Amino acid sequence: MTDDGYAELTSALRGFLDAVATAGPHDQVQALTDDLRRWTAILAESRQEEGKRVFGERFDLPDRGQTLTPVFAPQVVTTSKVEGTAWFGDYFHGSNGAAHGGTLPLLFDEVFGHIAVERGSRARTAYLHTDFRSVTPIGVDLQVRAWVERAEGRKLFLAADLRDGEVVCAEAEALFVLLRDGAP
Ligand SMILES: CCCCCCCC/C=C\CCCCCCCC(=O)SCCNC(=O)CCNC(=O)[C@H](O)C(C)(C)COP(=O)(O)OP(=O)(O)OC[C@H]1O[C@@H](n2cnc3c(N)ncnc32)[C@H](O)[C@@H]1OP(=O)(O)O
Repeated sequence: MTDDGYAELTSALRGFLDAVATAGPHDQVQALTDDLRRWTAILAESRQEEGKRVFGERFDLPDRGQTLTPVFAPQVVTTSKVEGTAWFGDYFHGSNGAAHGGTLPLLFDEVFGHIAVERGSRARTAYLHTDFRSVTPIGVDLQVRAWVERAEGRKLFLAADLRDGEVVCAEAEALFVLLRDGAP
């Protein structure tokens, strides 16, 4: 894909969100808010229908050029497994140095999605179960892997874990269902 500036934009946005999440009171907050509103209006002028948007569609970038999920940089992607590193910025902080619990299934959904896409399937998550084994630290390179447990017809049973070195932070199980022809 040609450089559309999105790699830098989404990287800058991640940094901004992390800074907002960690900021204290600041005398420039009103000026910042005004700037944000101005840029929001400028971007809104170029609103596109799904399929023509850039956000999340930059598959050449480690995080697909999106900021919705923690960074997931895949290193191995096959039709049966995916492995990579994950990184939770300050924006994903819950409390006491740990990632917000809801961000773990968010990450796992993203990771599982890579297997479904690699299989060439249009699939959706039917369920996703997360076990929180140990707090997930912020700002640390973590190891994540997911794999296919079994496939039964349109059903793809998946499992995953997230580790900080030897420490298991979380494990997940999910069912992805391949969509019927013509499903929206
Ligand atoms: C250069 C190219 C490079 C490419 C690189 C690619 C990079 C990667 C790209 C991108 C990665 C990011 C990807 C992100 C991924 C995110 C995924 C999501 O979050 S999807 C949104 C959340 N999910 C929904 O909104 C679903 C809502 N639900 C539905 O749409 C339906 O319920 C659906 C599709 C799940 C099933 O509906 P039915 O009508 O197709 O099928 P029925 O008959 O109901 O179920 C089929 C079988 O599944 C079982 N089933 C369904 N739901 C179940 C459940 N919750 N628990 C247990 N079984 C369930 C049923 O019992 C049935 O089983 P029996 O065939 O009878 O054995």
